[in-house]
Amino acid sequence: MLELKGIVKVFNPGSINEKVALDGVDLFLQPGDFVTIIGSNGAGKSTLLNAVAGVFPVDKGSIILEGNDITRYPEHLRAAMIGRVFQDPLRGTAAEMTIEENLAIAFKRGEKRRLRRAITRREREIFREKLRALGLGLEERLTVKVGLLSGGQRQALTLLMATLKEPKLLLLDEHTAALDPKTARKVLALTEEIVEEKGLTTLMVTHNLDQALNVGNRTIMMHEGKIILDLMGAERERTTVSDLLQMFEKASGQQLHTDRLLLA
Ligand SMILES: Nc1ncnc2c1ncn2[C@@H]1O[C@H](COP(=O)(O)OP(=O)(O)OP(=O)(O)O)[C@@H](O)[C@H]1O
Repeated sequence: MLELKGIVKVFNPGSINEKVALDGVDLFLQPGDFVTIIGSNGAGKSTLLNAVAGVFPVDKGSIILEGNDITRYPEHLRAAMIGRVFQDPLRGTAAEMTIEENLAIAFKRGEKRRLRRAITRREREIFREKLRALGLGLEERLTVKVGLLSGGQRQALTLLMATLKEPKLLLLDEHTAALDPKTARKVLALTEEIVEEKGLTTLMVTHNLDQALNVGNRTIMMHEGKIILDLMGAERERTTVSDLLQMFEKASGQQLHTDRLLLA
């Protein structure tokens, strides 16, 4: 489904700031895999998602999505296939536009650019139905500017926009980390529902170790640009948070250290 082969990304090569952010990453995802990614600060987690999304070209290796080699595809072409939600709720939506205008943009993702046309009644019905499923009452507020929504509402909307056109792959970069705990739980539950309903193949970066083990079906751990652990199946099921910390220490020779590590 997604195959990463020998991915290398070096920032500022040849300078004193040279940083090998991805150091030969191999990863093979089955269709419908929901993989959580954990690791220390600077391990390369966001860089991995950026490399897949095409934010920058990689220095070595290849990225294959559903049999297509997308290694050299520019970001906008990959955006037609890949949905993404960032940590910052302000990033995925346009504040000055209304809820329905934002959804209309997501709805046309991947289509050839054409003049902006009015939203049809049928589209409005679809938007209402999708918003209703979020359970936040947004279906009654289609013409409200997104800038007026709370962070959680905005993040739920971003999630909906990222999955509206059923992407081949969904990338979640700590997308609940900036929300209060209750809202974060709600957005995570929505994520699990949407991913399950559409059977989306998903990569989710988290600093919450409990989430890392209990959300999705597979956990990978990164350290210094490499994948150092890959847990799934029965082995993952019997792994506890404290086992995970020990596994990290054993595989990396260091303690797991992040500025926002959450054990539960
Ligand atoms: N655009 C960039 N230019 C230069 N260096 C970068 C760039 N992006 C990331 N890096 C560096 O690459 C390394 C990996 O960064 P990355 O953001 O992928 O880590 P991370 O695992 O997501 O960390 P965190 O948990 O702190 O968010 C870090 O040392 C970072 O400073």
